[in-house]
Amino acid sequence: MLVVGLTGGIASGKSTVSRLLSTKHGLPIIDADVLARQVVEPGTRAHTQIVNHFGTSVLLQDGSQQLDRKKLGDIVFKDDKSRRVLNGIVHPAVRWAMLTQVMKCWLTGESVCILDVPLLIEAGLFKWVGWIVVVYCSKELQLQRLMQRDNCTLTAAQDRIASQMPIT
Ligand SMILES: CC(C)(COP(=O)(O)OP(=O)(O)OC[C@H]1O[C@@H](n2cnc3c(N)ncnc32)[C@H](O)[C@@H]1O)[C@@H](O)C(=O)NCCC(=O)NCCS
Ligand SMILES: Nc1ncnc2c1ncn2[C@@H]1O[C@H](COP(=O)(O)OP(=O)(O)OP(=O)(O)O)[C@@H](O)[C@H]1O
Repeated sequence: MLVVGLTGGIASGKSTVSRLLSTKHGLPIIDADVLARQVVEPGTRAHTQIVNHFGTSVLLQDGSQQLDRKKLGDIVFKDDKSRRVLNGIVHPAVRWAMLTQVMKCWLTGESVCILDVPLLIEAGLFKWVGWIVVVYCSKELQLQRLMQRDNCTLTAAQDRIASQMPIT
């Protein structure tokens, strides 16, 4: 089975490309952002570790125990040290979940599977894949897409972009 890593900067268009690969070509997509949400659901080990480190103020105040992603994002995209701590908690759990999904594709006889991973290079997951496809757009377009999609300020968008490896 050929494992293809699909990567690129935030809001450059990865999910749009993977949607096309899924709907037009029927390829199985393993989406790291989706897995990264599942592994921090209340009751998981990663959820407990996040609350132990960042405190209960990063939980929604509605009693659901779900993470307040906006609040956690505001902390970690401004501060490298906090982001490294969060990555150290979430990434190992995502890797296991991803491995399970890859095994499922293999067991069901797929010939290709796509790993949609924003941090494919930073997190070392490029070692798992046979091919790497990079989705790229200009810096100006990336900023514009990010602010529009996430309805965020220029500073917040710049912080997120700066937290990732530069594309060139
Ligand atoms: C900080 C969190 C709670 C913010 O959640 P939010 O819903 O606002 O963003 P979401 O998870 O949808 O991510 C949107 C995009 O942000 C970028 N991004 C997310 N986490 C990171 C990170 N640790 N470093 C750099 N970029 C990141 C990616 O391009 C991603 O596609 C969340 O991003 C998170 O838990 N990040 C750590 C896990 C991670 O690295 N996820 C990326 C894929 S493994
Ligand atoms: N070719 C395109 N033309 C116009 N808009 C696009 C194009 N590709 C993506 N977009 C828009 O840009 C925004 C970001 O795209 P998308 O969500 O696919 O990025 P991403 O790389 O998956 O981001 P993330 O790293 O956050 O997961 C979306 O609102 C999407 O609709």
